[in-house]
Amino acid sequence: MNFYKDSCPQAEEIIKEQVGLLYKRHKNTAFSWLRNIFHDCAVESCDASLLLDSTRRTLSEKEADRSFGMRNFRYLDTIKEALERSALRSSPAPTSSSSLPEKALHFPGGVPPDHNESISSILDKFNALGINTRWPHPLRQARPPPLPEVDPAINPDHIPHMLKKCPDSIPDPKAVQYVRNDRGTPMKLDNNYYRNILDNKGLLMVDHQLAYDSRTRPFVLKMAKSEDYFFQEFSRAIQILSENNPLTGTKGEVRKQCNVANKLH
Ligand code: HEM
Ligand SMILES: [Ca+2]
Repeated sequence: MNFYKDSCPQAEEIIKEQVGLLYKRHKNTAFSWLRNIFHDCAVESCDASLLLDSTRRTLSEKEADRSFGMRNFRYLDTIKEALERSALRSSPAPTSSSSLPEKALHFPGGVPPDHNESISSILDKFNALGINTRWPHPLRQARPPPLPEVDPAINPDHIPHMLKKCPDSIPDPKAVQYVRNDRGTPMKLDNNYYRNILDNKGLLMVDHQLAYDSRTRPFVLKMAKSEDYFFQEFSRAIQILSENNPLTGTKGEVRKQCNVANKLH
C-alpha cells in the first residue's frame, strides 16, 4: 500500500475504480486477480514477473505448468491504460514494480505450491513469506484431479458430483471441466470453504489435509465459525503477500506495457 504515494498518488484509487468496473462486467476476474497476486508475490517478489510474455530466450511464468488455467490477463491492459492516462497528466513514476525478463524463467526461487503438495511443504512456503498457520483459500475453482478410485475420505454425498465432473482417471485435456471448490456460494467471498472441508467436500488433497492436520485444524474451525475472523485474517494475509519484497530504486523499472520489459520496446 502507498508504494506510489509520491510518484503517482492517485494510483491505488484508479486501480480500485478500474477493478470495480471490470468486476461488474466480468465477475470471474475476481478469481484471476487473487490468483495473480499469489503467483506473482509468493515467488521471490511482487514484481509483476508473472505478466511478462515469453521472449526468444525465456519462457514466461504465464506459460509454466503451475500457471495452468490463469486467465483474464488482457483486462490488465485496461487498468494499465487508465493509469498511464493519469500518469501523463502528472509526473512520471520513478519507483519500480517489475523485474527483467531474464529473471522470469520458470519461477526463480521456487514455484507456487502444486495441487498434490503436502501440507507440511505448503506451510513451509507460507512461513517463509511471514504468513503462519493462518492462510485461507476461499473463492476458487479448479480442474479436478484424476479420480482413479474414490478416496474414502470424500463425503459420500459429494461423490456423484465429482464423478460427473471427472468420470475418467485420465481426463481429456481438451474437454476441460471446471469444478467449483465451493458449490454453495461459488461467486461469493465468504467462509463457506471452511465448512465444506470440515464436511469432507474438499477438492484438492491439500484442502482435505487443511481440515485434518493438527497445525491447521484449529484455524479451520475458527474460520468456519466466524466469518469476521476469516475476513480479518484473510485481509491480513493478502496484505503481507502483496507487500512481499517489492523492487525499488534501480532494481527494477516501471514498464510502459505490463507484458514486456522497456528495453524490448
Ligand atoms: C496453498 C496452496 C495452494 C495450492 C496447492 C493451490 C492450487 C491451485 C490449483 C491446482 C488451482 C486450479 C488451477 C486449474 O486447474 O485451473 C488453483 C486455482 C486458484 N487458486 Fe490456488 N493454490 C494454493 C494457494 C492459493 C492462494 C493462497 C490463493 C489466493 C490467495 C489462491 C488463489 C487461487 C484462485 C483464485 C484460483 C482460481 C483461479 C481461476 O479460477 O481463474 N491459491 N489453485
Ligand atoms: Ca514475481
